[in-house]
Amino acid sequence: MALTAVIRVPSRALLRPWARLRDAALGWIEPAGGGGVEVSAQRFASQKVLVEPDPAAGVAVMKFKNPPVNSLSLELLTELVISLEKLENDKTVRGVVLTSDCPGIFSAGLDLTEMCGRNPAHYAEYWKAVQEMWLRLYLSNLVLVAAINGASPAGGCLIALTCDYRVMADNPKYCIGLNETLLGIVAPFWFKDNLVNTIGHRASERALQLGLLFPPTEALQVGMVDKVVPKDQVQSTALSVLAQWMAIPDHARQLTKNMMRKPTADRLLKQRDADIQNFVSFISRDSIQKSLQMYLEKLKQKKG
Ligand SMILES: CC/C=C\CCC/C=C/C(=O)SCCNC(=O)CCNC(=O)[C@H](O)C(C)(C)COP(=O)(O)OP(=O)(O)OC[C@H]1O[C@@H](n2cnc3c(N)ncnc32)[C@H](O)[C@@H]1OP(=O)(O)O
Repeated sequence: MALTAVIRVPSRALLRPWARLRDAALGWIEPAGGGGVEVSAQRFASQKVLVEPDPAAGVAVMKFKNPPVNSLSLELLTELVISLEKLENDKTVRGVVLTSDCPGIFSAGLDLTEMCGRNPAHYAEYWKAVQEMWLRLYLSNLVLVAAINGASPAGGCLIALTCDYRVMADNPKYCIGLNETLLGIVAPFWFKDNLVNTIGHRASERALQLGLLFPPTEALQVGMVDKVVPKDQVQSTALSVLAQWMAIPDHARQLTKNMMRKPTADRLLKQRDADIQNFVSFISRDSIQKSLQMYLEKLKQKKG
């Protein structure tokens, strides 16, 4: 991967490259001149997120690669944020297509194993990473187009909802939606806000309460996706849409996007710590842990 972003990082953290890269990606870096050292991010090859830049076109394709189902593990979330930050800082890139490298699955959503049987400190770290992923994507200056080439429940749907435009493959087996209630959990207010901003209040209320997973044609009808095309045209269509959006002057489009989205993002930014505490206490409840365990068991039994 030809990404060569240079990140200034505190030298103490060189002892822990993984934590250092995460800190840099999440913005926990010393200011320039603060005694850090410059390290090429290229040294740390990404494994869960593949980035294919096309500098001539000013675009990149970002592919999630966390088989079998692209669950959003802490590792994937961290790599996603790092990759996005590198692209934001790359002057040759103005737009990104987000898609999956796993056949038939865009993303299975948050990684249930990160939310089951762990300790509160882990839940807090994980939730902070989920928040960070959403904030970075939702407020990105880049044009983001989701090429939804597979199932996209819950957190997978959330990623698609952060994009400026969504193209979905026409396979009726691929469903998209915020199905949290089916797991006995509740979509956080910022998931809900992102959905309401996309499909409106009434449709969101119904979709969220019932945990609806929409097949492509229904997702199109309700406005959850913008275009449905045959599977082999998803990426090319997403790239064409990207080109249309990139015909608009960046500064005007970016200011407009920010004007539309900042109030929603600010709601979370103002209460990030409280939101983490809320998640940790909710997910730590015995009843919620039991529900999640049962759901995971059901997924496993489905095979046998
Ligand atoms: C206060 C706020 C509190 C809480 C807010 C929390 C918000 C939560 C958001 C979420 O995103 S929760 C996750 C919701 N995701 C789902 O419900 C999807 C579950 N998965 C599926 O429906 C299917 O796996 C599928 C994505 C449709 C793919 O089906 P397929 O038949 O292709 O695969 P299979 O089901 O056999 O799964 C393979 C393998 O992967 C494991 N798996 C699946 N999903 C997840 C996941 N989200 N996290 C972790 N692991 C997952 C599954 O158990 C299988 O494992 P195995 O090979 O060991 O059996």
